[in-house]
Amino acid sequence: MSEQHEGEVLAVPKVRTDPGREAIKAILADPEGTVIGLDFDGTIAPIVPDPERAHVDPAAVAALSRLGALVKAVVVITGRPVRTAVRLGGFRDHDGLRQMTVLGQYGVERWDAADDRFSGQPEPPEIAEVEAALPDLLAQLGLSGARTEHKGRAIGVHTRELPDPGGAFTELLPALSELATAHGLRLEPGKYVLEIRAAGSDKGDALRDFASEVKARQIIFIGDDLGDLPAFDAVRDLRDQGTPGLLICSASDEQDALADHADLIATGPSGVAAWLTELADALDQQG
Ligand SMILES: O=P(O)(O)OC[C@H]1O[C@H](O[C@H]2O[C@H](CO)[C@@H](O)[C@H](O)[C@H]2O)[C@H](O)[C@@H](O)[C@@H]1O
Repeated sequence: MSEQHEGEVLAVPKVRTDPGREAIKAILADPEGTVIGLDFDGTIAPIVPDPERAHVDPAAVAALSRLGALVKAVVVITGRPVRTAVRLGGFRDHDGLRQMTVLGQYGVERWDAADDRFSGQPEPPEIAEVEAALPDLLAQLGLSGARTEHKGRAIGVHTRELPDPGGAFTELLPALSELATAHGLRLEPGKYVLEIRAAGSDKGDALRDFASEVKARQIIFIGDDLGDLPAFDAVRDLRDQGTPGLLICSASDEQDALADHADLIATGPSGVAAWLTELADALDQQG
């Protein structure tokens, strides 16, 4: 971790790379050109056993509500169905989020707060075939207790609530991979979840398209899990093309794949909320 540089405003936690420090300078100089992209679960919403009980850290909502008025755009990019993320996030309830966008199911679904409109794509028939095959497959493996989550274009199989979440995950991985392939679908692994989903978009595609649409001059992306790696790649590509970008990892004991690629490490959703608050404070202070 490098030392603090003179004049560095956002110190907690510290930016540890030169591209990250360049991005911070550009963001502070031109907040109106900055897009803040965020993952949902594990980044602004603490991980909980029941996916339906996830909620956004109130400090993150408060910070994003302030930042919404200061930056070009705030966009949440999630593997969740867009309607679920908007509902669990309570994003309709905050005046400061009136310009927010949520991109669901890795970018194929969209909600814009400005007009409160949802758009998406139909569920492919292969998802129903997988859903029908799952009970027998889980029973054969002695894992009938695994929670399944039907998301429209995807079905998630969760192992977090099983007696041995890691062992169950490892056992399910090849079986679900085979099932996905047999139905022309893809397997998306996450934190104690294996998701069989339709191909079509990843978070990198979603972030690239959104950044281009709103003509972002700087980008921040904050994520915690494997599904966020394509968005990290997108920010690095944009950086190579001259758009400053800041990559933040919401760190946890469960997943460290993003940490090596991040300019800054935050300690889970509470650390992310603290950093967003610090960014809002810094932008407010400079008027
Ligand atoms: O792209 P994300 O917003 O990070 O969504 C990824 C998956 O998040 C959810 O699962 C994760 O969070 C749950 C609630 O905290 C937790 O119980 C589970 O173990 C985690 O994997 C969600 O349920 C999935 O559909 C998302 O794909």
